Amino acid sequence: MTSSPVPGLRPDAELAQVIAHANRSDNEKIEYIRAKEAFIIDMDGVIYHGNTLLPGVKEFVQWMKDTKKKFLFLTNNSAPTPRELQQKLARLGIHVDESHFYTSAICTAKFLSTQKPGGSVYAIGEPGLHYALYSQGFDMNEVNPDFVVVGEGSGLNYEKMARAVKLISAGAKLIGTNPDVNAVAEHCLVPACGAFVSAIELASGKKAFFCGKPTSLMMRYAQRILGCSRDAVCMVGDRLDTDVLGGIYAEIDTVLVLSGVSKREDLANVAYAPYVVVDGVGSLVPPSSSSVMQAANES
Ligand SMILES: O=C(O)[C@H](O)[C@H](O)COP(=O)(O)O
Ligand SMILES: [Mg+2]
Repeated sequence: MTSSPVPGLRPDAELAQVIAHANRSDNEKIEYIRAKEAFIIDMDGVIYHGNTLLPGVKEFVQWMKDTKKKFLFLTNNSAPTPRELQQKLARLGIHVDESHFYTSAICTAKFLSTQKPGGSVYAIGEPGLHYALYSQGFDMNEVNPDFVVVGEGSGLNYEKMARAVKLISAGAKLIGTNPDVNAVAEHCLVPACGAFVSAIELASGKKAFFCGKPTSLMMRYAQRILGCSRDAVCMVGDRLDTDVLGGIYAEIDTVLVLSGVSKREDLANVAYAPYVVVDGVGSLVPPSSSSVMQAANES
């Protein structure tokens, strides 16, 4: 076996494989991704925009089912429960089991249960966040909680923010479910969790800990659910700063789809790159697959 003289660096044989992996053509890279055993798939901007299903999604999900891929929809949106996401997809014509959904709220609740099992929280967010926290054994507490947890939603107001700052000054830890500062809704940007947390950080003088993508925490939880090695998994997402970065931190191959937030020109503004860039998830379905043939016949 060839070995590197420097501990921790790749031996020559492995380095050669890495170079070959990086130097494939785009078509070869897509083929390589198609052969993965499991897919972690972001939702907003990949599967839908608001209540509109994106092109190619039906075929992609059908192909994953037909080829027995493992898959997990992974969203930084902490507002819905897995069941609500399952019902939303069903209304859009995609039928998958509730166990295929994972949110930043669940990731946050799981992380907090490792920090302070049975603790209490002051939570600012939507039902999906409260549901996840209750499910992990946390109580709601507006007086002396262990954590102030901020998630997605339109409920943040001056009163809640002032309470959060007061509780943090008294010792509660500030937790954000996800760092996205904005999201696309109805064709324009709207503020999201990262922006709300920023305001509380400024007012309290304390830095938050974020749980959702791009943390390797969320990627590792997802990988564990899928039960695959990192080489067998890929991350498909529409944001460089959460989905692609999350995959890179977790050493998982990434696919950037251009159907959401990040655009091809944004690639020039970051010091990392996805493994491959495609227009949408439909590009990951082999043209000869039966789901594509069926869609063509139906149109
Ligand atoms: O609204 C937000 O917080 C997020 O930007 C959005 O919901 C993220 O969703 P994802 O793309 O992770 O499904
Ligand atoms: Mg997205």
